[in-house]
Amino acid sequence: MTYYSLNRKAPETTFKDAVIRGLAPDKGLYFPKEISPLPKAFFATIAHKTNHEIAFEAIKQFVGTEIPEPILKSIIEETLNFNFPIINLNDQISILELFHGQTMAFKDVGARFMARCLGFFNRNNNNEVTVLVATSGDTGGAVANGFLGVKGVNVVILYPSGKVSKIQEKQLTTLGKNITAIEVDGVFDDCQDMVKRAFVDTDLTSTMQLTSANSINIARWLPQLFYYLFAYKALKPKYDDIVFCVPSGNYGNICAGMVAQKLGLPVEHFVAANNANDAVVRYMDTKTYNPKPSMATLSNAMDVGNPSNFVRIQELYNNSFEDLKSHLSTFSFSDTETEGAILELFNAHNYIADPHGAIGYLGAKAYLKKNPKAHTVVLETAHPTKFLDVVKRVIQNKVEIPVQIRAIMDKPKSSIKIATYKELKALLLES
Ligand SMILES: Cc1ncc(COP(=O)(O)O)c(C=O)c1O
Ligand SMILES: N[C@@H](CCOP(=O)(O)O)C(=O)O
Repeated sequence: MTYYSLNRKAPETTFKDAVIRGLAPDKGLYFPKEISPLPKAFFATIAHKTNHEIAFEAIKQFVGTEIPEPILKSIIEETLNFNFPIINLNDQISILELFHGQTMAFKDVGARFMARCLGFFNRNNNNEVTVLVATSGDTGGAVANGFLGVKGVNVVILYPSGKVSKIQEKQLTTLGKNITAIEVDGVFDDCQDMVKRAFVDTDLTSTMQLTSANSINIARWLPQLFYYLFAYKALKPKYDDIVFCVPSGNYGNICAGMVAQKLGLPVEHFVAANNANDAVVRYMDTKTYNPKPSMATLSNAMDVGNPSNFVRIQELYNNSFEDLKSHLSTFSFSDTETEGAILELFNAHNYIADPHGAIGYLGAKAYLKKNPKAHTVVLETAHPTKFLDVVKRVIQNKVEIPVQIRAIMDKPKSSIKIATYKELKALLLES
């Protein structure tokens, strides 16, 4: 598979090179040159396939021949070593739980897949790769866990100081070894901008191999399309055309769902549900893209002012506003509405949602007002205990803490505080 830069000022390249680079030399995101639909028989027989078979069939065209098929199969088996259950609330709404992995957020799939691809590409190479990641909460923990101990890879995670939950912070600051956490005096967008700046800083790129483990990187972004196929497999006998409601921040997850649709997955519509960080919602209303600095909310992992994957979404719909509008509805919700949704899900359905899933649920309800016959699938993107303080306060009830979270709660935090790009650069150069 060939990839091109969405800034169209860099040479086309291979899967391997795009994964190793992360961002194209012209600062553009890489995008697949072709997306070939899977055979109709794939979808007709999906109920008889395992998740590993589905994932392999779906991803292999994007990887091409650069990872031999038996190795790609084992990467998929190691990546997808947990379940993706669907909880049916009623005839209009199901919840797809994506939080049963190692760090209890949907990022585990992309992080584990990318770590293994990079490990394979680096197998005979003595040069070290530095993976830079910006996180608003969950990517950092998933990447730290996924890359822990991977040979020849150093991971540097930038997160906005005081703007991630206590448990998220523990997940990215307590592992040590090849993982370094950097606490930035700023918001998520400052972290993401520093990472993007580092990739085109020749003082750095001439002395070290840098890559990204954000959804900028195709190996982190594309495996997220598996979730949509798994939901279809589970619901197909009952509901053929699904509306996916995706709590969205950097828009990588929903964009991967749109790639699944290009592969032939029957999808009736996509709903992007946002918190107060609503750049795309405003764009869909006004046709003007006017990103603003991110604001802190209860659904902190979605506190993204300028979603990096929005350019990929536009490309998927040929940069046509009308085409995009016919596939995507967007809504934004306040913290008060988020709390109301957590409470409603608990009282009416005995379901404990995290603030991100609660926003997805509100998106589903908003869409159902327009189209009550639809069946919506809400992507529940993180386990509620990752946001223990909020969830306990709202439902006024005990929340059971899973073993993955208990294991890190008392570990000491280790991070380096910085405020500027200059400090980041100095740290990277001396490492
Ligand atoms: C729990 C949770 N929900 C939703 C999102 C938003 O996903 P995306 O950035 O792919 O839009 C994130 C972060 O990315 C997250 O961690
Ligand atoms: N919500 C994310 C922000 C980064 O998103 P990514 O998918 O581009 O890595 C987070 O939790 O860090």
